[in-house]
Amino acid sequence: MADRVHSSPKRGRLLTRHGTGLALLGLLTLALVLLGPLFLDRFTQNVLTRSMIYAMMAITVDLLWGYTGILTFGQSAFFGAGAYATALILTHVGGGAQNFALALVLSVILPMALAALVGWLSFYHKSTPLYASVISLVVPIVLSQAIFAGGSFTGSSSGLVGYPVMKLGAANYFRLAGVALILFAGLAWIIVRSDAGRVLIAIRDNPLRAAYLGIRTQRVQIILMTVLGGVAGLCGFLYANAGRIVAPEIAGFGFGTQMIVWTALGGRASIFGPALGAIGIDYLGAQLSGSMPYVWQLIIGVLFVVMILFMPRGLAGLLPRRQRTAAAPTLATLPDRPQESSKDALLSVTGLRKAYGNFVVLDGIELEVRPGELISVVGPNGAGKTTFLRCLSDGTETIQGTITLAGQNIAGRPPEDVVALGIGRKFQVASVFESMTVAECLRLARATHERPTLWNRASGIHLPSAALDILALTGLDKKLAEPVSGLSHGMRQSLELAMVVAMLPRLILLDEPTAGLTKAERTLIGEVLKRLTQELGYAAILIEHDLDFVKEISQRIVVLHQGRLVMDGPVEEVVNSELVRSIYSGMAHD
Ligand SMILES: Nc1ncnc2c1ncn2[C@@H]1O[C@H](COP(=O)(O)OP(=O)(O)OP(=O)(O)O)[C@@H](O)[C@H]1O
Repeated sequence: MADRVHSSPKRGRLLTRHGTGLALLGLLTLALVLLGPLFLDRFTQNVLTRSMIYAMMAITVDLLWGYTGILTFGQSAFFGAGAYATALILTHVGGGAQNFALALVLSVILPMALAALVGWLSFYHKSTPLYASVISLVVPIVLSQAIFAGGSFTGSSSGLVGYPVMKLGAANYFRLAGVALILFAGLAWIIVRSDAGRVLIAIRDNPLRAAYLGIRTQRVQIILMTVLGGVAGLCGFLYANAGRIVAPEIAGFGFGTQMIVWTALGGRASIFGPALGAIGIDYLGAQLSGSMPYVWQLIIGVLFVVMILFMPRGLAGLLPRRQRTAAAPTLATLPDRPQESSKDALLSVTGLRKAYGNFVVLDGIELEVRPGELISVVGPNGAGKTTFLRCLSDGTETIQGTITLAGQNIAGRPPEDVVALGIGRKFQVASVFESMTVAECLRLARATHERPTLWNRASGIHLPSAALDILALTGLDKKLAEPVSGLSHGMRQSLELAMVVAMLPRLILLDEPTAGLTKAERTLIGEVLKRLTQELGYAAILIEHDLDFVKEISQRIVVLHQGRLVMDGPVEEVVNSELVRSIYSGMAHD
């Protein structure tokens, strides 16, 4: 059993020694930004003002692509929308405090509305990352074409120039852009290190697992895109004022692609890398593009290819990786789910039929599972076992028949909603978060119960006793601070099971949880499953080929054969039946 700490886990402070060092660096940069105009000429001030605005844009791309895995070429559209909203108001309505305020508000709201629409189109249920990237290409193309087609209203290919701007002067625009960049970079740095930041990384690493932990991945992606659309619009407002000119190119996909290049060269998922990448490339470009315009673009292109091939972590990869020195988080016990009456069926499946085109995979399936029951599903390869679990855990699968959990029909509910009803699914191949530690994976499994905050990282993890037992029995409780990528196959299987149990599901679906495990590991998982069901009253459906293992732990066995449920009965009766002998002859696993 795990050494359980019954005290409540405390929230960790994000300002560690490393954080304090960065805060000092931030103060130093702030001093440079405030004093810079005293020793920089006007041309350099103007170029660096633009570079710093671009650096903020690169950070938005890093949050989307580097941290959340959304490869987007469309940030330029939101930047362009903000810049054009500003320039159009100031050109056609005029200057003055009121109009600057109106331009400011519109430059944020319009891109946010556009980004919400793009996010909604990109992340509907079952959309693919490729689809989202294609939409992000289309939107800037459409927007820049609309600007071209706008005639004298938008200035067409010449853009808008000479409109009244806020009279701050080059030095103060430089300071304003610098302060905004420092604040935004600092905020982004805090957020990506918080528990909410881990949710973004979880979506990047394994969106399917995240959804099956109950995390509403689409909603998170849409909100992130909307907020960062607003930030891009604000950058556009600053750009239109500081530069006194807007042109259609700033809303086009060419500019969107440039941001990807800055981010990749600077180093994805590092916040400061993309910011420095943007400043370095834009500043050097301004110095060199006059004398060698095409060669400069060529150099950047070649650098990009070389970096992607040989330095995927970008310039940030040149810095030594920081060792994880954080103390192992404390574990605290949560009460297990209260036992439910075993009188009524928890899961009811009636007349389930599933077909892919003309190929019928499941037909006429009827099944009831009560709390505390462990039901094993056996059958030869291709019988439809995994498909059956998929239908039970994803209400958006096209099926005929009805599946209800505690009286609630799951039809039309995506996995995260089915999780909320009380189903937890463990996949055949351990599905965890590769770039995280064991503790981070476990904490994510509790994300729907304990809302992750944007500012903090919790230093402890609340887990039910059954999950703590899995950790203690497998030794994972000694590896909480270790990265998942270094775990053995058996440990990964156990970690995923602990994550599923940590969600406190009513029904656990397990797809061959012992595949590839040693005999000792299998026995251990068997013990855990027996305790979960017989002692703690969880219901479970287990897919398994190993009949000896199944016999040890199940109350009932159902046999699937060619998509039909051909037997459902007590263990001994099914195992000794002629039918099972004939199905299993020659394919029994040890
Ligand atoms: N997305 C899909 N499109 C078409 N056919 C599919 C799809 N998914 C599964 N199938 C087919 O459905 C049948 C049942 O597959 P399933 O994976 O459910 O079987 P299984 O009993 O879990 O097999 P195994 O024991 O090998 O995991 C197989 O013939 C498979 O090829």
